[in-house]
Amino acid sequence: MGIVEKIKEIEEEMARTQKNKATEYHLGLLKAKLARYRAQLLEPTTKSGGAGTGFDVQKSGDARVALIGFPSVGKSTLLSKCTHTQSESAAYEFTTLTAIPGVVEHQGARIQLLDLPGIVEGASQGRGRGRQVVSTAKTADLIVIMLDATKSEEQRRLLEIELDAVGIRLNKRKPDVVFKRKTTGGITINNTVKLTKTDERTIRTILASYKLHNCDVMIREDITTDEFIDVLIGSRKYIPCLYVYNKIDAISLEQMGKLAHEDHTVVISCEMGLNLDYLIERMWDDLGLVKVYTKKRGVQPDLADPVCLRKGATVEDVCNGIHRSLATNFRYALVWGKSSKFNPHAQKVGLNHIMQDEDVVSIFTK
Ligand SMILES: Nc1nc2c(ncn2[C@@H]2O[C@H](COP(=O)(O)OP(=O)(O)OP(=O)(O)O)[C@@H](O)[C@H]2O)c(=O)[nH]1
Ligand SMILES: [K+]
Ligand SMILES: [Mg+2]
Repeated sequence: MGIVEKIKEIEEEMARTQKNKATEYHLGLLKAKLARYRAQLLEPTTKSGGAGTGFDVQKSGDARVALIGFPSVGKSTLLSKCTHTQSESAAYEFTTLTAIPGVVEHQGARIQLLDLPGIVEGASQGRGRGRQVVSTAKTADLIVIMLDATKSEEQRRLLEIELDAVGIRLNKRKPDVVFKRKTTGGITINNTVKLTKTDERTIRTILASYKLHNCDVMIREDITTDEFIDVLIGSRKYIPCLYVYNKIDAISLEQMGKLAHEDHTVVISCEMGLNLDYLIERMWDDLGLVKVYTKKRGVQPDLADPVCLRKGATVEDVCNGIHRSLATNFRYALVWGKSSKFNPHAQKVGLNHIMQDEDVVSIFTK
């Protein structure tokens, strides 16, 4: 039996098994098994070349956004509208056959927008180009799941399943669990909060099924069994996601209002150019980008040319964003703005100081 069949068999057994306290443990075992097979499926194998490698497109700019969706939802139309790149769009499915990068310029940031071929159900299991598409999604800083507003709600869940199957976790934080392998000493499990969605017995069984007999586990939030498996597997990608419903020109106002109120959701019409600026704002927000203005002594800050950084970036990142030698010759920096406690006066800071959006910074070197 091949891995795909084995996976199917387990999935069927899980679907047959009622979810309750008595079956929780058995379901946990099945989940662990399932996760292992899925991981195997995605491992590179020299024989079949079935590795989950994405399209070979160079990353560029400050961040990458990947467009994921069923065929003909309007991915290419969006790329052509928001960037200077033209990607062919047409009324037939699978118009786009490869990854096409474009650049969205916003608030001094250059965001790479990646148009991708449409995917179908089963993409993660290696059907068609789908596997390559979902693997490329893993390289993104933000995933846009593009949906056709005129089609059924089902499409959204189907796409989530495909991304989940390759280890992508959408709009989730990494579970707060510290896992340490040891060579001796057995298993210690500690939790700082009460566990209501899994239990120690399930966790021990899962550890055993992964042949982990010596390790420390510190659980600091009320995790599920799946989340624990994610921690063990370790290669999960936690990526923010925006759900974008296109073609709102073809639905009623009432339907549109309903969609627009969902979490992490933006409604647009590429064809009519509706809400596209707002979509770009939202991408910027979800990417967690920060722009910082640099200022030379005695002159006003350069507001036209901000340095674009990731949330959590430090003065050192600012230095590296300007010139390689700056951090080595660094003496101190002056910061005005949100991250400076002594606003409006400048605060003198070191390389480790964390920058906030719209800070102004002057760097002084030796
Ligand atoms: N009504 C309406 N049609 C749209 C809109 N945006 C795109 N379309 C149409 O939808 C069809 C598919 O558009 P594409 O941009 O090729 O879609 P795609 O998602 O790139 O498709 P594939 O590359 O085949 O996966 C085209 O006929 C577009 O004209 C929109 O906002 N409203
Ligand atoms: K199309
Ligand atoms: Mg296309």
